[in-house]
Amino acid sequence: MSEVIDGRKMSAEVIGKVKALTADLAAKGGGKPGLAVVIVGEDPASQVYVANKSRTAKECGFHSVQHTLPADAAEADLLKLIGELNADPAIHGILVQLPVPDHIDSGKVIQTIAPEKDVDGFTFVNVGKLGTGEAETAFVPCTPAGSMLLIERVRGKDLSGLNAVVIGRSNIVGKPMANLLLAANCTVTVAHSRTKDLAALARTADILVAAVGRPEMVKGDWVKPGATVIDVGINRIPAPEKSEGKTRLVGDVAYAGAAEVAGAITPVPGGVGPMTIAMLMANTVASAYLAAGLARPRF
Ligand SMILES: Nc1nc2c(c(=O)[nH]1)N[C@@H](CN(C=O)c1ccc(C(=O)N[C@@H](CCC(=O)O)C(=O)O)cc1)CN2
Ligand SMILES: [Mg+2]
Repeated sequence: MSEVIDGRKMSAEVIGKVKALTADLAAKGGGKPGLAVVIVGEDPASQVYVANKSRTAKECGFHSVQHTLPADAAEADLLKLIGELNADPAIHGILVQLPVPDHIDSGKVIQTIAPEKDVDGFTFVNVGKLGTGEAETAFVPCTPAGSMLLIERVRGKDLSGLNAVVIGRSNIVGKPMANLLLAANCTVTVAHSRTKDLAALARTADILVAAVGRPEMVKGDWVKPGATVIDVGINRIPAPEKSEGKTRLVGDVAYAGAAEVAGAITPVPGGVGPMTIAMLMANTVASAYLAAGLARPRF
């Protein structure tokens, strides 16, 4: 059986380091890191994530503010709020929880965030830095950044020459994940819904990242023996075995079968998910260090 990669433990370690850095920053006269979390509407999953982010920010010793806009808020009001947060010196990180309601242009909203406060790493400046080998000076999106820490924990920092297959090409996970693995000198293939013979391709992967949003799509016989499997999927599926109407959380990987073959694998829940919030805190404290003219802390 494979090693279970404990994302809760690793995220607690990252958060511990963020707390220490926050205390150090105050001692150096740099004040508190400030994080503004913006949510539009009442999507229940988004409400949970946003509450977790605000709570974790407070636990880290940050100045933490949450802005909740109604589902029918005008796009112009959201853009105005972002403009105010961009100009607020007490705020070092701004994030707009995704998805936003359909009448709002998420691309326009994201590109309104000042790149130096874009702790989600979604603005053109940060995406461009990552894509041109400048990841060191970029804010890297939290889920792929956290996935890289988990991969390094298992395989060490030298990933040079390993075959990596990323299933999924989203802007939030698949593409930045591929760029990070490329920057680490992996041979990277990005697969997606049009990829032919995905199972055979997946079997070439020393590092297999599943980020497609399709419950349990990656089967045990898609996994190369000894591979590191990173499951980014969070899918809620019916669980009639529990009782009528109940649901359970599964990843994009059929866990039991994959765990028999993999060298190491992330569970769902408790794998990549908790790292997303930890890396948001890491990016925010880094932003506050940069704003204070101090060297950027590394994770
Ligand atoms: N602005 C952003 N929006 C969204 C992002 C993001 O990084 N920035 N990512 C996702 C949602 N997300 C954070 O926002 C997120 C998803 C999941 C988890 C997590 O801890 N998952 C748990 C299980 C949670 C559950 O029980 O439902 C786990 O995997 O253990 C954290 C953050 C989309 N939007
Ligand atoms: Mg997407």
